[in-house]
Amino acid sequence: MLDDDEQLQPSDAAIRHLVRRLLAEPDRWALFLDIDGTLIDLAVTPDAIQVPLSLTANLSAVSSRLGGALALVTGRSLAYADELFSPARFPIAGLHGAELRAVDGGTTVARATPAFSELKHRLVKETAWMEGVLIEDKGAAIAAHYRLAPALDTALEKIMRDFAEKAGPDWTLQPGKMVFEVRPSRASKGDAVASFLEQAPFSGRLPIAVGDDLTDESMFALANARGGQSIRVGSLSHATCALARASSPSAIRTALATVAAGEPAASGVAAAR
Ligand SMILES: O=P(O)(O)OC[C@H]1O[C@H](O[C@H]2O[C@H](CO)[C@@H](O)[C@H](O)[C@H]2O)[C@H](O)[C@@H](O)[C@@H]1O
Ligand SMILES: [Mg+2]
Repeated sequence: MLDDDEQLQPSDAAIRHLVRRLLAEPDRWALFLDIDGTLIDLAVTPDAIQVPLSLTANLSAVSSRLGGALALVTGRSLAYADELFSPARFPIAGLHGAELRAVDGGTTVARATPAFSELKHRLVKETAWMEGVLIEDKGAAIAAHYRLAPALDTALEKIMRDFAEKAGPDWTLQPGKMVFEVRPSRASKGDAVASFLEQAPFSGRLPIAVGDDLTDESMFALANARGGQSIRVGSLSHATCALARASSPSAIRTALATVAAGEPAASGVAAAR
């Protein structure tokens, strides 16, 4: 386990601005946070991530400050993500929006069909020769990671495109950071944010979506369309519709710690919408 001691970078002006707005008008905003690459630093394998000691407590404090209007929106399975922040339990969307637990505890689940399960078995066999490729079975979704085998990206993409095609219209290919996933097609992260915004305490608030990857673009677009804010974390590997940038997950954690403590962020802030 690690703890955070990094400060905001000069390029994190938008984050300082956001912290001020959250502190000044906590009833106005709803916060939608991606996990990997946003709250937590990326690691070489899915299970090698480390949740900083203070993160769960700070998320809980920020949630309280916002009247509970904080949700996690992740590509992880809902159960795995819940475990990361246990014993806290936040409103959460998993599998890129296909799984959802609302504030009232109502849960939308996503299940693998027998045909999808059979395809997953076949994928494991088909990729067995690909040294370094890691298959992450998430039930109704599956991820093929090539972070440890970057030279295999093209071959793996072809296999995963083929998988998605065979899985049919209920599933779709979701590229990400050193990963190709096949996930349920019926809901995106943007759909999950829209669904949260229909319920108290999210309804009537302006959404702030924070994420780092292609899958987060749908929630950035939704937040922008609703007059909120969207923040892309880390270096830019693709075009984004996010309105603002943050340097790193560490900057996001620092911002959350500041809001949790109720202290104003450092001065010298540039306007960010
Ligand atoms: O939507 P997120 O919460 O950001 O989840 C997206 C995917 O994150 C995980 O994979 C990514 O993070 C791994 C750990 O840092 C890294 O090794 C991998 O290269 C990244 O792609 C997770 O394993 C996936 O299931 C999530 O969909
Ligand atoms: Mg992410």
